[in-house]
Amino acid sequence: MGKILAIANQKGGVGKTTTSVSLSACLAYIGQKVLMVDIDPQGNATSGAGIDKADVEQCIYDVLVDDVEASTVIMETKVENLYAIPATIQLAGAEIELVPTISREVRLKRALEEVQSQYDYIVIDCPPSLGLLTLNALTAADAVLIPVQCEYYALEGLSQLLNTVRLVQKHLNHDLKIEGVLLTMLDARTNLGLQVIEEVKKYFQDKVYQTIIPRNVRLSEAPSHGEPIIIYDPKSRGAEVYLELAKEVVSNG
Ligand SMILES: Nc1ncnc2c1ncn2[C@@H]1O[C@H](COP(=O)(O)OP(=O)(O)OP(=O)(O)O)[C@@H](O)[C@H]1O
Ligand SMILES: [Mg+2]
Repeated sequence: MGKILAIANQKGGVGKTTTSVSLSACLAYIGQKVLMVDIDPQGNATSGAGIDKADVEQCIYDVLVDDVEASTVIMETKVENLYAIPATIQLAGAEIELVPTISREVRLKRALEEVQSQYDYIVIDCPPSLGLLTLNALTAADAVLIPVQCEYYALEGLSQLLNTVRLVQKHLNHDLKIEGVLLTMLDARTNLGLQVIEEVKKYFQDKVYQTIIPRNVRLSEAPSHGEPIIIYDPKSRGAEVYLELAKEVVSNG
C-alpha cells in the first residue's frame, strides 16, 4: 500500500508546492512510483508538474464533488514514474459545495483507496488554509509533512495547525502521524535563518528533517518552465537537496 503524505501549512508561501512537486519528482527519480494530488484551487502543483491546465478535462474537483473515480483523472507527467491528479480553479467552489454533503471530510480518502495499491507514495499539495480541502488531505493521509520557512515568525500559526492535526487524529483519522517538519528557504548568510533552525529544533526535536532546503533561484525558476527541479536543472543545489529529502523520506519508512 502506498504511503500517503499531506504537505500542509495554512501559512501561505512557505514552500508547500515547491516541496510537493520537487519531492514527488525526486521520489520518482529514485525509482518510487508516485502520484501527486493537487488539492489547491491555485493549481500551482499541477502546472509545476508540467501539466497545461487547458488540457485538463476533469480534475480533483470532479472526484471530490461528483464522485468521479480517481483513476479516470490521473495524468502522466514528463517525469517517469510520476503521475498527477490535477486541480483547476473550478476547485475553488468545492470548499462551499461540499459543506452540505455526507462524509464531506472523507471524500479524498475514499477516492484514493481505490488507487493507493498502485503507488509507493501519494503526495498531496494542500492549499494555504485549514478548511475542508486540507481536512480531506489530513483525513486521507498516513502522515503530514509540514514545511516551515526559515524566517521571523516561523513558528507562528503552527500551534493552530498542530491543533487541527490533533482534532483530525481524534475524530477522523486516528493513525495520522507527523512525518516531519521541513525547514525551507534558508538563507545561510543570515543569523536569523540559523536562529530559526535552533528554535524549530527546540520545539519539534527529532521531528525536524536533517535535510534543510536553502534558497535556490533554480527552484523558483523551475515552475515557469513547467519542469520539476530534477529535470529543469538536475545539477542545481535545489535538485540535490530535494533528492536528499526523498532519500530521507524513504529511509524513514
Ligand atoms: N527553496 C526555495 N528557494 C527559492 N525560492 C523558493 C524556494 N521554495 C519556494 N520558493 C518560491 O517561493 C514562493 C512560494 O513557494 P511555494 O509556492 O512552494 O509555497 P506554498 O506554500 O505552496 O504557497 P501557497 O501557500 O500560496 O500555496 C514561490 O515563488 C516559489 O518558487
Ligand atoms: Mg502552494
